[in-house]
Amino acid sequence: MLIIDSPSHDAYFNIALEEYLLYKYPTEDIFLLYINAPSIIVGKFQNTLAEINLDYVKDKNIKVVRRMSGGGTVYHDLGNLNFSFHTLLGTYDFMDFSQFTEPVIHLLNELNVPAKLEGRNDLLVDGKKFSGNAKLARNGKMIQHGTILFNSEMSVLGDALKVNPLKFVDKAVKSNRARVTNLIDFLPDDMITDDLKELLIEEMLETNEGATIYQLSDEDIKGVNQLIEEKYNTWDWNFGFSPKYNFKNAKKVPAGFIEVHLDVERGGQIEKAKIFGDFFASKPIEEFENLLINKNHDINTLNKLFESIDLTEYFGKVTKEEIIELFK
Ligand SMILES: Nc1ncnc2c1ncn2[C@@H]1O[C@H](COP(=O)(O)OC(=O)CCCC[C@@H]2CCSS2)[C@@H](O)[C@H]1O
Repeated sequence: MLIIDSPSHDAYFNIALEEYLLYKYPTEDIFLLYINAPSIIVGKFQNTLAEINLDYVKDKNIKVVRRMSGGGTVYHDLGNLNFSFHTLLGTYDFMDFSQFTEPVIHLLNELNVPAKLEGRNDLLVDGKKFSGNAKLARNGKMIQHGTILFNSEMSVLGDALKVNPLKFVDKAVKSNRARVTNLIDFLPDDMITDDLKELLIEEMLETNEGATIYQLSDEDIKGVNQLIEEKYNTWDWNFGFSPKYNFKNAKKVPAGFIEVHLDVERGGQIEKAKIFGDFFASKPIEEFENLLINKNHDINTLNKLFESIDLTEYFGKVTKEEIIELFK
């Protein structure tokens, strides 16, 4: 078993690293640990826009990254430790999570934290969740990975994941909102996230014969960076990959009332747009609706489009800012 302590706090890097390792080391068992700077990690089959508070996330520079495993959306920051087991597919039961949550539970129990696995894939203490876990199978391997909320900013976690469910209609996987807690509330005050990481590494070295620490090589880092460029730092993967959805938003503005309906295809392109309202303008709104077709449902893309046309012809006194808000 190779034990890898990621040298990076970049969520793009660490999520890409998981995929990179699958192909680079197809026959090795790996135990990977990483801590990400503020980021939101979305499940593979989710609608990113429906899961996040876009304005808040942009404002706080929180990275949004889609991962390869299924399940819901979680928040990471420097107070959250992630652990990831990579094994050969078929060695363990894919539906059973306990095998790979056991080392974490064991360690915490030793530290007098009454942590346990509840339901299928959550770790709880005192009835509150501190760890979410997910799996994936690919290239003959299986990954099971999980979070550990050690000392995260709970208010940011709450605000970043806040969404308006009325805006989106889709068949995407929904997150299971849970009551969450930090482990630090159950551990000595002077402990830090890195201490927990070191303890886990020690435990893995002790319980897995032949386990060795592996430092990523320059070649590994180059490979991961390439994957970031091709996939993990792209709008197409992090947002566009979402299943198709219908989007609806309405707003009262000083110049009237406006309602926007969009049909968005898998891939993120607007397939159909309908705008209703009681605002006054000189050009037919259908012309504006047509301009939206095949554009990405992405605020940057739409901003550029709106800057390139005379919006007053379609919307009279409604401002560009008010219109942009309708598409969020
Ligand atoms: N960091 C973290 N840890 C535990 N629980 C969290 C966290 N962030 C948010 N949540 C809570 O879990 C639900 C979502 O639960 P849900 O069950 O829908 O999703 C998950 O748990 C997915 C876990 C993915 C783990 C991967 C491991 C490495 S990269 S990400 C969310 O609405 C919050 O209430």
